[in-house]
Amino acid sequence: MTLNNVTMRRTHNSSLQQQQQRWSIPADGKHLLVQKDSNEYNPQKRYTINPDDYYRRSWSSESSDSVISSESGSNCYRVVLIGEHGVGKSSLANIFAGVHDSIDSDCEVLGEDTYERTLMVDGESATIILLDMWDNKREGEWIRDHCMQVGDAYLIVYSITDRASFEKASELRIQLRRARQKEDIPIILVGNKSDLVRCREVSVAEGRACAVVFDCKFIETSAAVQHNVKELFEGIVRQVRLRRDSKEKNEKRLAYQKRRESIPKKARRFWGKIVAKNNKNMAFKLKSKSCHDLSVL
Ligand SMILES: Nc1nc2c(ncn2[C@@H]2O[C@H](COP(=O)(O)OP(=O)(O)OP(=O)(O)O)[C@@H](O)[C@H]2O)c(=O)[nH]1
Repeated sequence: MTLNNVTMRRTHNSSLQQQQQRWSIPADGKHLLVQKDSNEYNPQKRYTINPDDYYRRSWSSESSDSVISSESGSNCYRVVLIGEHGVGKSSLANIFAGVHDSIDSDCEVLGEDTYERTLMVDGESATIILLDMWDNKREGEWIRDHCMQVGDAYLIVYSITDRASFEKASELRIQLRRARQKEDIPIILVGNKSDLVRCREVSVAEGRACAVVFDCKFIETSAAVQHNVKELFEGIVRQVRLRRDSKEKNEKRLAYQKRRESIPKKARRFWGKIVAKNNKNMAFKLKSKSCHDLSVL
């Protein structure tokens, strides 16, 4: 995989700043930047980060087709992180943004809410604007309403070590359905903290079943060991494309993915088809299987 320089920009909305002192997306789409140790915006400067420093562990697999690009593609998707307090939303956002403990750069990300990044998925660039501004506190109600309205796609995060957060995720799915009734919005249910095996309170099967019931996709991640985080963000791009773009375009992408698929993955896909053919009573199981596959609807 080739990595170019990543350009990370903070965006700012004056109304949000007034109320919450947090960073957000501007209504006019202009980007403002933050300089380390200054807390001052510098609208002229764009900070460039060497991705080798930040993506070593998670996004630099040789087998991956993801390329971090400094250019903004025309396909821009606003993705919103929602979920209970402490489930790891900001940790996932930080990985996406390339923030790392070993950070050694003149760029600093303040707050925890908006990141923009362009990545290559299935040979095409896509820009994700990631919003991590969900606020579970009572006074954050207006932010929650805002979040429910602005997303092109949603990542509903729970912690696999916290059943209450899993239940909250279901609630959020229902709220989202109410808020955006007529829209077919891509949603991925994300079971984070999968590294904490001994503290698990929610099984993979429960996560999948919930995704099937709520008609969304499902993935387990670990922000701590950076497992499946790249797959998550590539997956949400694919989910948006599957809904927005023509059938022909998506078929081409699927063919591209298949060409690049590893042999074990190809074998699993082939085996899945044989099992499905031989068992007609597997509708639920199959659906539950496909909710794991972020590259199909
Ligand atoms: N072991 C483990 N810890 C994690 C993981 N993700 C996040 N954490 C830890 O969980 C705690 C909460 O993480 P945050 O990213 O702040 O969670 P959040 O959902 O943004 O929380 P709020 O901002 O309060 O809504 C932190 O101590 C993280 O280090 C993970 O995948 N594994």
